[in-house]
Amino acid sequence: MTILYNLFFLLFSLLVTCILLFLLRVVLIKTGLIYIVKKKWRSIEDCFHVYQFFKVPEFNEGMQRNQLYHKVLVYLNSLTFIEDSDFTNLFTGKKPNEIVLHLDPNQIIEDDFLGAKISWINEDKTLVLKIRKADKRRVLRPYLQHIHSVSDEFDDKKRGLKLYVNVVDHQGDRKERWRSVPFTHPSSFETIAMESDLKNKVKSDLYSFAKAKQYYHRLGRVWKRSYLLYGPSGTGKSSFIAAMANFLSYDVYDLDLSKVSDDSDLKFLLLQTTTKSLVVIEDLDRYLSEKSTAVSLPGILSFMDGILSSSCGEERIMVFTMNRKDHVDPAILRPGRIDVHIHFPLCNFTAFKTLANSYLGLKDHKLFPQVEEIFQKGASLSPAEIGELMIANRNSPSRALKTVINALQTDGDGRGALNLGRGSCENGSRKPVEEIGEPSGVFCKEGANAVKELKKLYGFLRVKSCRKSQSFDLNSRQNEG
Ligand SMILES: Nc1ncnc2c1ncn2[C@@H]1O[C@H](COP(=O)(O)OP(=O)(O)OP(=O)(O)O)[C@@H](O)[C@H]1O
Ligand SMILES: [Mg+2]
Repeated sequence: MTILYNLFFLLFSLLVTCILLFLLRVVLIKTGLIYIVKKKWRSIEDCFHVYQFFKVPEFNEGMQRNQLYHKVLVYLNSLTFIEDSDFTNLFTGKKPNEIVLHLDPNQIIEDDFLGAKISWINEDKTLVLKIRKADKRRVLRPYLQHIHSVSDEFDDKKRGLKLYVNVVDHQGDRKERWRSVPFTHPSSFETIAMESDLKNKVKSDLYSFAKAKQYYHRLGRVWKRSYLLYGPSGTGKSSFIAAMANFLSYDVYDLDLSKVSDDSDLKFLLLQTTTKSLVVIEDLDRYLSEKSTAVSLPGILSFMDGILSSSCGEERIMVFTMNRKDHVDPAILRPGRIDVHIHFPLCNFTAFKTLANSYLGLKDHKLFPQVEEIFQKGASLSPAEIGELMIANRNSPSRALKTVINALQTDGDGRGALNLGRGSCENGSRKPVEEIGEPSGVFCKEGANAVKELKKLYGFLRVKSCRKSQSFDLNSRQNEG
């Protein structure tokens, strides 16, 4: 009997203890006393550990600014732990609704890295790193590397992206061949009408490239990746490049081959590009089709290989655009020179609905079935053309749709069948040619005279190419065909 009684008493006291502990935890969390307890616990723990201190002064002996101090400060201010310190200063950032937290003097920030508890004390113009001696050998160097990469990433985002364009080398001294302006193109993957699975594949391809430094070095390959965006004019290639740059927070080097004097000049231009950048050559097919060019094909091939040295090919994405790739030397298109081919087709009904939603705010409309039927019959226009019509009639969505329908019926007749890459190919077979990672073997050939004379529509359907800053006649495309 007594055993039962003792057992019962033991269970009861266990239950009461659990309830008391639970209540104590609730009170500590609700009142914030938990932080004081944790602090006290840490100070008791500290008594059982030997610590090492590393000072990061703001200025060195020569009173020059210590870059590491700035990086550590950027890193600490990016930590969520900063909100846990007793005193933190709040400032408005560059953007109106941005609030930036700055550490108060003599405040301590706790951090942990690779399981080690690390703290920083913000003394007057010096940041003091406090780390357990037992953790130092394992943690210190990777921790400082981590601070470097986080603060560099933070600085890049803050500095804003740059667009570099190459200028003609008048003096022949090869100095300063790139001029830069802030890159503010608003395009994002969300604003591009493209099949979402293709868009997601590209985004994950870009994301995994940006994190793949060790992988490329293990393979002994230059850490670069190249994309070919090809398709008719006005299908979003340049906008997509802007979306890639914004997605990766990479600068853009827009390389105009017509301003390059020769092969070595081209190499020199590549040498002057920086890491984390997109090096873009638009309308490469057009340049290659010219009879005499200042840059030779081997010059372009070695540029594409980025083999000059890993220092100038590293962490760069090369993007080439073409309207057509069937006339281009296959050596240009082989994997390693062009790793990913992305086809930009003329509009189909899905892309049309995306544009109708973006430009007119229409998710559905009674005229949609008529539009879908016209697309199914093979008519099509480029997203630029449809976008222009929608913008011009954005105050009346119905009028905009009627204008698009009229344009599809008069201009788009049959062009959908010419939809390069995705549609009928030479042998007429409908072979989807969407590649990402694998260059396509089959290419569609534009049918002769399949596009009606568009003179009567010329004044109506002008498509401005953002690169050539001039509108170009849709007719000219037929001659190219
Ligand atoms: N797929 C698309 N989704 C959204 N907008 C598009 C798309 N394609 C084109 N546009 C719009 O059409 C205009 C021209 O697009 P862009 O300059 O990207 O075409 P492009 O393919 O580069 O043309 P080109 O081959 O003549 O240089 C841009 O304002 C862009 O917003
Ligand atoms: Mg373009």
